[in-house]
Parts: sequence; structure tokens; C-alpha cells
Amino acid sequence: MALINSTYGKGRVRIMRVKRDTARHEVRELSVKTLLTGGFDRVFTDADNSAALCTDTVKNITWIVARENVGLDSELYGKALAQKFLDAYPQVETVTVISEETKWTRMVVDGEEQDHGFILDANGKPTVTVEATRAGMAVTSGLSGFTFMKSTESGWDKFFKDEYTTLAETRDRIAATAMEARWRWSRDPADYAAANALILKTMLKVFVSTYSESVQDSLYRMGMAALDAVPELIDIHMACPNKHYVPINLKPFGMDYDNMVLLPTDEPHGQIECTVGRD
Ligand SMILES: O=c1[nH]c(=O)c2[nH]c(=O)[nH]c2[nH]1
Repeated sequence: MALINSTYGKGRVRIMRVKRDTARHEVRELSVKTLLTGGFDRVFTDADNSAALCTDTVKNITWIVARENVGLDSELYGKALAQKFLDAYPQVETVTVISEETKWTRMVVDGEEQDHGFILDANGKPTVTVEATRAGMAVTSGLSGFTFMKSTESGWDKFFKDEYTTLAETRDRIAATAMEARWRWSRDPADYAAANALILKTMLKVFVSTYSESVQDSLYRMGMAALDAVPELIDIHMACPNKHYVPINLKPFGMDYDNMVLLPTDEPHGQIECTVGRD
């Protein structure tokens, strides 16, 4: 019998960082998972804990690096955290830091942005994965559960048909999804937050302002536009449920069947996934 692979660390380490060097505070809330590999096989195979860093220590270091880097975006915080483990512990070979952000946006009262008031932005959680060795670090950013829709300018027609096909063609339907996306960086952009915002803005602009022949068609063009807009991107992966809204037939009640009253459904849903990269 052999230990094929292993890793360990601490998950769901929650931190709220408040940058408060001026009256205008900045807040960043994260849930962080850090996983280590290296000289830890004997912990599994020989009941030898002598090289094992406590997962409790991993949690402490997550907090300490947060205090040392209160103002860093998740990507650079993740890199700093990974570097701390590589610097401090020779037995550590790889560090994987995965963070998920709870977004707080600045409160606006009477048209004025508030210095220390925020509201929860519950639409999607920004994610970051840093995979680090002493040879280098790979950074992936993304978004989980980012939900958006449009009420027209979407269709699904001219598709393959056989004796099992029952779906009617349409050139006018709702398009809605809760997107899981991740994008890989070739190098640090000048500003991660600004670059991530530009990726989202660019993708949403394509989604809403162009007719969608299919979810596939929209995702591919959204991915290409994001790569065009942000040169530091290597590629972008999108996984999107097609959240179906089914028109309700009110003809039996003498009403038009006119796409105005629809049934929202979560399941079953189409599932469309792709990765768009550079040639
Ligand atoms: O955008 C779509 N892509 C599909 O592959 C598909 N299949 C389906 O039934 N409806 C849709 N819509």
C-alpha cells in the first residue's frame, strides 16, 4: 500500500480586514483555505508528527498576514500568505491559498458615499486561488454564483432535430445564469480590483448589448472580449447554468401567449461550460 498524494491545512478561516489609515475605511471580508504539501508523508504513514505544522498555526498565520497586509486585494494577500509559509518552513513544498470574498460596497446616503458604512453585495463571491512553490506562483481569480439576466435579445433556434426533439424554436426568450468563472493571470495587473471589474463590465456589456444565438455563443464572445480588454489574462473559464424561464400558456383563459408571464425554474437547467484562451 502507498500514500499516493496528500495535503492538509486550514479551511474557512474567516477574516475581515479594515483599512483605517484615513477616515475613509476600506473593508475586505474573506474566507480562506490554505493547503500545504511537502515533507508530511510520515504524519500519514508513520504516526510521526514531528515535521507537521499545526493547522491551528496555519490559521494564526492567515490572521497575522492579514494584519500585515490590511489593504491588499485578495490576489496579493494570497501571494503574501503563501510566501510566508515558503519562507518560514523548509518542509513546505507547495502552498495553495483559496479565498472567497464577501463583498461590501460603500453605502450612499443623500448622494454621498459614506466613509465607514457599507451594504452587502450578495451577487456572487469573488474567488482567488494562489498556487505557490519556491519556483513561482500561479494566480487565478474568478467569481462564484454571479447572477444576471436579460429579458429579450436571446434565442435558441436552427438546432439539430430528430424524433426525440420536442423543444420549440424561439428568437425571443429570457437569458439568465448564475455564472461560475475563473481567469488565469500571466502576471500581476497594475491593479487587480480594477482589472477584475473591467473583466466583469466587459463581459456584461457583450451579454446585454448583442443578440445571443445561444448561451454558448454569448459565453464565447464574452470570453474573447475579456481577453481583449485585459492583456494580463491567459484564459477564462465559464460554467453557466441556463436558468430557464418557461412561458406560461394562458390561452385557455382567453389571454395571449405572449412571453409576458413566465415560470422561473432552477431545475433542470442547461449547463454550458467553456474556456476561452489566446491563439
Ligand atoms: O442556449 C442554449 N443552448 C443549448 O444548448 C440549449 N439546449 C436547449 O434545450 N436550450 C438551449 N439553449
